[in-house]
Amino acid sequence: MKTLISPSILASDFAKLGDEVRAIDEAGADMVHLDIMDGHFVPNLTVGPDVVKALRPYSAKTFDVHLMIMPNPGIVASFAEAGADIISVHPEADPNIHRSLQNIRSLGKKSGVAINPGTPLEALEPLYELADLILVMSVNPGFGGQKFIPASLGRIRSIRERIDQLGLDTIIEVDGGINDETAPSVIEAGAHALVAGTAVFRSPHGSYRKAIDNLRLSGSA
Ligand SMILES: O=C(CO)[C@H](O)[C@H](O)COP(=O)(O)O
Repeated sequence: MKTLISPSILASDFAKLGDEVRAIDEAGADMVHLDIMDGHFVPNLTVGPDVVKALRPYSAKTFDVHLMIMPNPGIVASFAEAGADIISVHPEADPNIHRSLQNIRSLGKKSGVAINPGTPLEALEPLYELADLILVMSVNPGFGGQKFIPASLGRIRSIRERIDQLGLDTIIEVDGGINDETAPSVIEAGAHALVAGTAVFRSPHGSYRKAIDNLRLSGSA
């Protein structure tokens, strides 16, 4: 299976978000990654469902929405209505995550569980059957441009083994510090999808297409 690339618009030019979403779509991105922060669960603020809705016409690709908020049912429904295709929630932020994942699926969307670098993998055990995607944070969430945490590789490997053992086809997506240097080992460890902000929008390769192609192919070298 080809590695899916989900550029995070957190690193894009916020003054022209629509154009940026269209540009990564035309450059071959598989998904558009939207980081939703409310200044509580993580120490940063970004955008809400109205902005997701406003961006929806700029790409027909999968809108991969990462909620770094406490996800009450109303707000999850707002993101679903706004055009999210995948909605990922954090067990660390949600005492009712089991219900939230069921809720996301009942809205006809793909459900994701996002886990922070310090969260024991046991937190995933009751959730595997309810998750279409597991988003492994390889930095502490809140900001782009951070350094990849090497211990993430062992975590990705363990999650991949567990998914294979359970016979599931859950997508493993990895987010944080992904670039040409880190992508190969992340893919080798078992990731199916890579989120990349800085490595796409501030790429040294000079074009979004080259940046995306490089990340995608880096695991097959
Ligand atoms: O979720 C995030 C931060 O919370 C971002 O998606 C992530 O950090 C991507 O940024 P970069 O590729 O620059 O590391």
